[in-house]
Amino acid sequence: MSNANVQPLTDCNTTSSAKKAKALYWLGDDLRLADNAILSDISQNAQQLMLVYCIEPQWFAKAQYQAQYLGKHRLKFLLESLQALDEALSQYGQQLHIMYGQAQLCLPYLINTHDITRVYRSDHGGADERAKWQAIKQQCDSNTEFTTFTTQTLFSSQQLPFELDELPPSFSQFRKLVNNSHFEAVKDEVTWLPPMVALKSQDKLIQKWVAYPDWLPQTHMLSNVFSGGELQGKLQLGSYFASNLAHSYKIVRNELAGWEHSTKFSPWLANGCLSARQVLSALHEFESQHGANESSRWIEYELLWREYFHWYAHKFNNKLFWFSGITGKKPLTSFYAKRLQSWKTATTPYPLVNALMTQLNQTGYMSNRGRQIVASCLIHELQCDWRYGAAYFQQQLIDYDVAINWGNWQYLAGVGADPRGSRRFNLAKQQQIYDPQGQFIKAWLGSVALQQNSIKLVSELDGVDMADWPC
Ligand SMILES: Cc1cc2nc3c(=O)[nH]c(=O)nc-3n(C[C@H](O)[C@H](O)[C@H](O)COP(=O)(O)OP(=O)(O)OC[C@H]3O[C@@H](n4cnc5c(N)ncnc54)[C@H](O)[C@@H]3O)c2cc1C
Repeated sequence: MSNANVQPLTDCNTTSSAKKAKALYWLGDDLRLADNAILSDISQNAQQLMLVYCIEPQWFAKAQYQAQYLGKHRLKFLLESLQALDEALSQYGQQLHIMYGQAQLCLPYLINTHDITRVYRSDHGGADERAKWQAIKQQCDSNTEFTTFTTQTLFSSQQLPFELDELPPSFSQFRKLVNNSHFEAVKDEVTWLPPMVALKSQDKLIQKWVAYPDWLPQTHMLSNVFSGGELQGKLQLGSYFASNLAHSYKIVRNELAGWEHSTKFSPWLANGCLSARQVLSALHEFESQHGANESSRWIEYELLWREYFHWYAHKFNNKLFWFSGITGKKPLTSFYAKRLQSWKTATTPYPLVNALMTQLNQTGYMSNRGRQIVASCLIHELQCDWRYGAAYFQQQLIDYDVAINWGNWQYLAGVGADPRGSRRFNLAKQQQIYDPQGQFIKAWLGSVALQQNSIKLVSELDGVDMADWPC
């Protein structure tokens, strides 16, 4: 894959009018100024601008599959990212308005009372996000233009070398097809943004930046190595490629612990503090200076997995959340409250799984291999419906991305894009390979737990009789 200087993205669902717009930009997973096609368009085609982000109360309520949409780690990273964007916008005389309410209720009010003529939004693969966009459109004046741009993926839908309906059923076919495709060059940060749309006195909801409303869970006590925001994302991007780590990525990427064993770009990518194109361009720059090898190429390979799952979500829409996934075959699993609870609370009979879940619960992050191990455990050892696991990840992961998360869970449950059917990991073998000395377990569960658990380990990993397991 290579990048090319092509025309601005054409993934816009409207034609732009000659008259400059009074614009509202509803932000989502695109919390950055650089490489942002929407801001580039706004700087050319709008005369006034209102930037809005909606924090929705139902994100904090218990939702489907016994999890809430947004847990404390995600919230911390999100608030940091929003605050960083607000600060960066102040240099342009702009402000990010945070609304606490449902987007489909707040935004039509703002659009209609402020005579907004054009509404911008990043094109999103999530079914809920798309439904909200439609609901907002329906409540607004028919003269208001609704414009979407691709900001999250490497390609726009028009740049894909096939129609979305023809997205290949497996990643390897997808990769072959896009291998020689060009992705658009990274856009510079805009140099100018239009002035703010003046607020009206009745805009109670948005009159001031409410940094921390009482009803939000307290997150400031959390210690977390990841800090949200575009600047922090750029720092991580810069520091990763300033080192030689990319040349050994493939060898160490499956390690369970260690900051340097993978890129750690995912939380910034998921919140849009970094774009996938920025990452790929930085990788290509690194390769042009220091040479490419199998490891550095593997980072591109993983970014293509990300790309694949994004278009997969676009294509399959609600099927992303179906028990039978995209295959129509129902797995032989069910809902077992106590098993699920033991998995979430890190009290299964499997010490490695418990250590990994403790890591997730305490930090909001887990390595890719760790995610595969705990997902396989929930599905194949505890025989639980995979959607409960996906929903718990949704709550916990600071890099939660609807397409990647649900796509990976489907894959492991055997109802997704895996031509080989489901993937069951032998937990004892995984522990032998990735934690032979028990150091990871010790780090997260303590040495006493390691000794106690390792006594249980041998017998229980050899064959837990699930009939004896409390349900
Ligand atoms: C069950 C399960 C759920 C997951 N949920 C998410 C999620 O919600 N959000 C998320 O970003 N990743 C998810 N992943 C993918 C992967 O685990 C993380 O992207 C990765 O661990 C993040 O760390 P990193 O940035 O250091 O990754 P690196 O190994 O450095 O990879 C670089 C980038 O490639 C992409 N990538 C890596 N692995 C995958 C993968 N398996 N599928 C798609 N893209 C990938 C990510 O954007 C990542 O940042 C999930 C994996 C599994 C098995």
